[in-house]
Amino acid sequence: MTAIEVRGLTRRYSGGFEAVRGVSFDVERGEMFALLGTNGAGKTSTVEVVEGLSRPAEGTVRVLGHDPFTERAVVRPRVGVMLQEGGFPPDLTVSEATKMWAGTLTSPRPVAEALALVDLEHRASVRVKQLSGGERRRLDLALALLGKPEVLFLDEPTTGLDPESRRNTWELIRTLLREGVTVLLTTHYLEEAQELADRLAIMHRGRIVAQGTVSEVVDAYPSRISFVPPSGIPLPVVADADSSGRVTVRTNDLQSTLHELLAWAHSNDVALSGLDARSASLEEAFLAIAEEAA
Ligand SMILES: Nc1ncnc2c1ncn2[C@@H]1O[C@H](COP(=O)(O)OP(=O)(O)OP(=O)(O)O)[C@@H](O)[C@H]1O
Repeated sequence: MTAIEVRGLTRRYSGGFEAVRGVSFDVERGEMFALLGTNGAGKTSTVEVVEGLSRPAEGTVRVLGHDPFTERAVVRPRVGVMLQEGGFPPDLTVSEATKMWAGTLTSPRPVAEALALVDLEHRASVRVKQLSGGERRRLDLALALLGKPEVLFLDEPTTGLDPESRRNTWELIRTLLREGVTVLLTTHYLEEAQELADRLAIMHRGRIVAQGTVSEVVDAYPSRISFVPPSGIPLPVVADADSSGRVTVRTNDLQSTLHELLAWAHSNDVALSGLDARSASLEEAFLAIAEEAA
């Protein structure tokens, strides 16, 4: 079942600037969809409409089958939003801030449970202003999870987190996805999208310029094989050399090219030292797409 449906979404700011130009995508229940793009591509402008904070200039948005703007009262209790800046009274303690937020919800999780999800139970009596940047980010996530949302909006959820906290947050998000929560993620960490997203879209100047599963998006870009070649014999494939003497072969068929190279090395009894073979990363695909689109 479709949890989020966006069709032909256009958003204009006063003055007529079109920040979002005819964007369409679907997010199925229990799926994570990542919205990626360069600065100013229109991700936040899109997500704000899906969250029901603004009405689209053109197009339609459905969240759990409802219009999030005109039927906000029906949609809001079923979604959780993690904003970039939570904005809590800094003098409240972590547990007071969480209780205060819980007071606005119909059937919230217990405060201790929400804090335990993000490893903040031991910080319950600390004032919000005394939290580190990463702890504050985890508090924002705890608040987004307080209402047991069916749909979760995550805007840069791991910015400022140390590597261990980032892994823990990813693990928590994976657990939520397994439990059937639908997640719409915006992030600049391509590794995060590569790890977690079932499908993604890359935006550029208000339009979606690539969309699909991570491998659908990445497979369009060549894989690379690099090594230091043996001296004295010509290689069987076209390769670019760098100043260190290492060569790189680009291929759209990693398995066959690698097979050809290894068979050649074997029959000539030579070593391909420092051999490294890899598919394009999401980051390489992203940079290539952004460059093409520009
Ligand atoms: N309130 C506003 N009024 C006018 N223009 C705006 C407004 N908010 C955003 N914009 C413009 O709309 C475009 C898209 O902005 P948006 O914040 O949606 O991009 P983004 O993809 O989220 O970028 P970032 O990665 O930097 O957060 C930008 O050109 C921005 O300057």
